[in-house]
Amino acid sequence: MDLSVAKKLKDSDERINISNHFKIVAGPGAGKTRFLINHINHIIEKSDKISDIRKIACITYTNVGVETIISRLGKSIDYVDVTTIHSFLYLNIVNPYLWVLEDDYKFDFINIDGHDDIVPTFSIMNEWKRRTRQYALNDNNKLAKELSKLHWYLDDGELILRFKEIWEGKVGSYNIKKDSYLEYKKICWEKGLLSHDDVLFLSIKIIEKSPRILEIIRGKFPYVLVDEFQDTNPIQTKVLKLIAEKETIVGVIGDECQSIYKFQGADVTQFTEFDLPELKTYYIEDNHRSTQEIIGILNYMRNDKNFHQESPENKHGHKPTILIGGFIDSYNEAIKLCNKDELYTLSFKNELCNMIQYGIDNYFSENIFDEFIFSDGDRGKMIFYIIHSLECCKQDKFKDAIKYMKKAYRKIKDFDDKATLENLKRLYNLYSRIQQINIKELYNNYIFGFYGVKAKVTSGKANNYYKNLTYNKVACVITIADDDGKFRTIHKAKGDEFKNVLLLLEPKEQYNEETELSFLLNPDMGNESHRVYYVALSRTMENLYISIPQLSDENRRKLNNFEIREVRTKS
Ligand SMILES: Nc1ncnc2c1ncn2[C@@H]1O[C@H](COP(=O)(O)OP(=O)(O)OP(=O)(O)O)[C@@H](O)[C@H]1O
Repeated sequence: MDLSVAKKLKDSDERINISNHFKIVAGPGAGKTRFLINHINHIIEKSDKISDIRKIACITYTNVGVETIISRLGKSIDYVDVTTIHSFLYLNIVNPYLWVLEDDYKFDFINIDGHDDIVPTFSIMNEWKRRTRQYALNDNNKLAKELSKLHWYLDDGELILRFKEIWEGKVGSYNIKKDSYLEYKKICWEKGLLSHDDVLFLSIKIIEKSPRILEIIRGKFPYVLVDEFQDTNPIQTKVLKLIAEKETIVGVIGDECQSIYKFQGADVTQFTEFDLPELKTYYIEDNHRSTQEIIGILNYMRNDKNFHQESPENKHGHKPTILIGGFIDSYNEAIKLCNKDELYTLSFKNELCNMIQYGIDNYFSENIFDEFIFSDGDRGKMIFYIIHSLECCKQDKFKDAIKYMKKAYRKIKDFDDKATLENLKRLYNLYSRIQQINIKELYNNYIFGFYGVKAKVTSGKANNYYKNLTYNKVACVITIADDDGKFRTIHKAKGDEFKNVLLLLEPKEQYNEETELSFLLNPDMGNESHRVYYVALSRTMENLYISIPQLSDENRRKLNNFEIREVRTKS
């Protein structure tokens, strides 16, 4: 990004004028979140526009980010609404004003309750096939998989539906008529189901239909501040710019090299090119989080002569360490090296860090989610959601545990709130036993026969599949929303910081060292996966370990910024 017109801030504690739109550009650990908290306090102190009913909207990208900001705000929280962008739009536009679209679409107003991932049910698909006359698409499992990839996209100012694969350059496997996409959405809305990005679409539609709603939002929020803005998508920017047209002051904060949500439609140019009348751009250099040794790697990856971080406190520590060997051996070695201090294990994929957590050392690439959700009908979904519920319970995420238990039994008559809690308690009490058995035993012994659940697993494909699949293997592929544990995907570690970090590279059957290590051998910040690794490394305060399966002598010579240790006990 061209910073020639930007003003440099001494550090994250410097104050800026509260009456201009602004953009803050800074690298990892520079103090963007600290700046945000300071700026909020500064506004509360100085602005006469803030009161109990006129608050600062503070928007960030993830629920974990929301929690971090709330915990750092202290008493100031009384004057701030901290939300994700989807919650902000749902709470302030969709929930109160959806009726504005009553003449355009049908909604089940009574049953709409927030927004969620939607897996199309058979009844939705059958209705959709009937309405759009696409009876030839008779593989419901395949169709469900396809339809769940439909997303809203802003194309030349127009909101359109597209398949995510097409976005990413791939083509979907089913030939679904283009003019039938919207009908699928309409059926979901009639059943009270809104997806996350429906919230974006409906917000724009509501504002277009009734622009006065913008006045109400501006009245409620004289200031809107957005953290992690590099992960915003064009629809979100459009709403923000509409709000900023009058009265409300908008501030955005971000780092283009930490843009890692392209697969969800994020577009880094929304940040780099973001502009508003008289917007002032500032940048903060330096990195207060990491040691000089880690900052060295980050500077090398960024490879930008105009961007060079230092540790103002001149923090020093060990060289980052590359551990060569199996990832369980590497994990044990890393635990030893950081003297049993808390170690955070990060990986690209959920399964990988969970494998250590659940003690599974054989990498598997089966698509368990697809097998359950799309191949064993209602029974598969029930088992999968029950396991999801138990895993949420294990992480003290009770609200989600209840949500998934309800989802699991949604087709069972009279399975009410009391039954949900009772069943959760019953199964969770058996957790240590359940964890050691296969899915067939789990279903036949603890699910079948309770609350009128039928269809025992006895023969056929499901019998073989479930007999050979352990509970733990399924638990490995469960993605816990807002995971804040010690085994996380890199995406869920964003914005956070840890003293000790172990990064796991994905073990592949055909491991290609040049490709897998290219983020260290030939870093390129234009490449999304390199940016994801950049985010991972930059979470580290002191000790960084990277686990890789093997290393050639040639690459060993190239990685001279690292201490390299062999951890495999060779047989
Ligand atoms: N001016 C400062 N003086 C001392 N410590 C600071 C300063 N600014 C930030 N820090 C500390 O540095 C660490 C990183 O700050 P913060 O999380 O605000 O950075 P960030 O820019 O939001 O990082 P990232 O984008 O990598 O998530 C925190 O521990 C914070 O307390």
